[in-house]
Amino acid sequence: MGSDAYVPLFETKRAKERVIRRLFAASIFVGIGFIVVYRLSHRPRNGEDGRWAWIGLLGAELWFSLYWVLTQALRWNCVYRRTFKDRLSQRYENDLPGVDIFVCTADPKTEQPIMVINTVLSVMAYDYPTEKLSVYLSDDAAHDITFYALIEASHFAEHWIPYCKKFYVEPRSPGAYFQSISEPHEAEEAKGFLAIKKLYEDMENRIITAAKLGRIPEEVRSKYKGFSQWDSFSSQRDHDTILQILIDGRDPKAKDIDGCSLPTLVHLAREKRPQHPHNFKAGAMNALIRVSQNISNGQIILNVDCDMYSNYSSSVRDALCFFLDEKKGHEIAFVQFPQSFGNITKNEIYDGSMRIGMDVEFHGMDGYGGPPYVGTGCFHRRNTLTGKKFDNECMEDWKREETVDKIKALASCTYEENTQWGKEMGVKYGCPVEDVITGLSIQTRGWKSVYFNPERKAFLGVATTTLPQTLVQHKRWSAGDFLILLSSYSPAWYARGKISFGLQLGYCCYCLWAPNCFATLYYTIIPSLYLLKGISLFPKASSPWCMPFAFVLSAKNLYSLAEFLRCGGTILGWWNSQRIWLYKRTSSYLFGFIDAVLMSAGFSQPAFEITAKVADEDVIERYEKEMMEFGPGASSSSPMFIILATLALLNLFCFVGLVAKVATGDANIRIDTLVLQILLCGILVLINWPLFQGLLLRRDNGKMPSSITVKSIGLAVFASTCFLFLE
Ligand SMILES: O=c1ccn([C@@H]2O[C@H](COP(=O)(O)OP(=O)(O)O[C@H]3O[C@H](CO)[C@@H](O)[C@H](O)[C@H]3O)[C@@H](O)[C@H]2O)c(=O)[nH]1
Ligand SMILES: [Mn+2]
Repeated sequence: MGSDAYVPLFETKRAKERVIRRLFAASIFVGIGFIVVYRLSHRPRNGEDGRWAWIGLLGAELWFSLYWVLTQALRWNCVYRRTFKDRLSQRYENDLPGVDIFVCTADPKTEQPIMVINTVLSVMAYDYPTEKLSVYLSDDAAHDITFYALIEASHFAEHWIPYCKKFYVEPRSPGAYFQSISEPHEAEEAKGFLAIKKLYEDMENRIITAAKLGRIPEEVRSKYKGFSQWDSFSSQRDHDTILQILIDGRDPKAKDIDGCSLPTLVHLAREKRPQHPHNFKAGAMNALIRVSQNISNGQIILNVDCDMYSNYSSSVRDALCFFLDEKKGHEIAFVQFPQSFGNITKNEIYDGSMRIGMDVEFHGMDGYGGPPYVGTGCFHRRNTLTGKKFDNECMEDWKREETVDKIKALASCTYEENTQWGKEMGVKYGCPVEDVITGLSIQTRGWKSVYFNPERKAFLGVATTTLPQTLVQHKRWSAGDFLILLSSYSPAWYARGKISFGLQLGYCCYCLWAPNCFATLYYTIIPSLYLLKGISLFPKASSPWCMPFAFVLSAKNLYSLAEFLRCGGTILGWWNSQRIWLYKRTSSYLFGFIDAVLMSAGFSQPAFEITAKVADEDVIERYEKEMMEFGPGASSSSPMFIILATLALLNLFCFVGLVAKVATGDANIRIDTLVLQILLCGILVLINWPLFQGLLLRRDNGKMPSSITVKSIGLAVFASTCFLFLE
């Protein structure tokens, strides 16, 4: 170095095909304009058939157009990032900042301890100076089985970390590593491999056995005094703070088998009492922020869900390239990596990879000031997360005067009373997507964020493997995002002038997921019902007004298909994603909308239904065969199923009814006026094929529960006959 020429630690590139994309968008925009003109100018007159249906369609189309404009903001200005880790090492290897890693878990039944410690081990083994690395596991279930698993992990780490460093292991989650690799050929390496694999499998057996039996081996219990913290434990919702430093990185005795120091490892279960709201993951994060501040006080905080292991050992260094860049680093508050998943099948029937969001839309937001914070795979500056202003913050030294007992008080349920925690400090409370609202509020304070989406996935999580799980997860997300729009942090109002206009639009796109349900429901019900009556709501095939409809429909879908393929998807995967898109909009978003309205009016409290990460063997088998799983889910998913099934059947009845009428030569039916409506109804029937299978044809455990089949058939028959005979 020495010269004052600035050599950046990262580089930002704009998307190449921006011009084509924008021209194309402009052409769709014109098409949409024609559709609206048609709707306005061809309105049925008072008293004519279908007048109200027509006006409703105009409303739905205006909504879709508005929403489409918002989605353009997510594509208008995509940027891509690249880091230079070698420069980072050259300049900063000796003064790299401390990094604290938070792993959250909340229920050993849905989040198995063996999965949790695999995540923990993967981040303990980062290629980073161990004395600067600290890993914290927060257990909101306060279950001793998770504590036990972590003890096991702390011993296994003594072998695992040196092994990883010696053989440049990737990924460093032992479970994923052993699954991905067969025995090495070279003799010495093979010996090491077999030995470490045996160690892992023995540990895995002990943990799984203990979890099955529901108790910890007595000799372990007596060996570790940490278990005595459970003496006063009465339930998951009623217990003292449990805090244990399992590995103290500064302890000269804490060494791995090669004599190198180990990263600090801490177990925390914050205090919980029935009369105190615990604020779910946000509450856990805030307790972790305070506790870690008094133990390791890393300047950088990485937070991962317990199912999201590190898939690349140099990600910390990637993230630091952004924070430590001499010119632009000081304005960056957090670096978000994509949420990627290890269990995606080829044609992803639940759109589990969220491809378009991760490979397109977040790049679009990055171009306007940065992606949202999505709760996992995100590196934060500690001081922005705690709400302090960057300028007047002076980092305290790593002092550890506090005793463990004093630190425990920081995780008590009364600590936050009359403080700004959950409001202006830390992760925000009262929103089911605590992450998004927290990230947004950081951005409104003038900070930027960065989206880094490298070729090799930095983190791999577990995607949902059943339809009910998927729908419930999207209900939480859509409710949370809509709640943000209604909240005092609304990207539409509050954020004006504080973040860029493009970013405002981008956030609105997600915040309006929930209200999207109405236009979609309308479009999937009304035209089909009118089809049954032979009343046309679209231009007839020979009319020039048919053109804009045909153009917008085909151009938009072809574009989305091309986008999907470009992001690595398959054609069938795209088709599946369209189905999930429809299902989310007609069920999750509707209930999400209701939830959000109730929450914002104060009638209900935000909740966090944890997504299951384990499934029965037969469920997994069907998942791998890409058969849709309707099977018994959470009770909250059954009203959603009724809606989906009723809608599908309704469309089927309308389609069949029309065919019957045409076959019997009904004079009221004029096919040429109904072409677009038939097409719409036909596509709805086609896309629902897996649902019909689940309702009527399948016999396995994953089929639609019969009670739902009966109810939805009843409802669909009722709705279509009422419509036919009442009006
Ligand atoms: O009371 C709770 C509830 C959940 N969690 C943890 O939060 C994480 C995410 O929960 P999960 O059930 O997997 O929800 P997802 O829908 O998969 O989570 C996504 O959406 C959440 C916001 O809705 C974000 O917090 C997550 O980071 C993001 O991955 C998991 O590690 C849980 O252990 C807690 O620590 N305490
Ligand atoms: Mn999850």
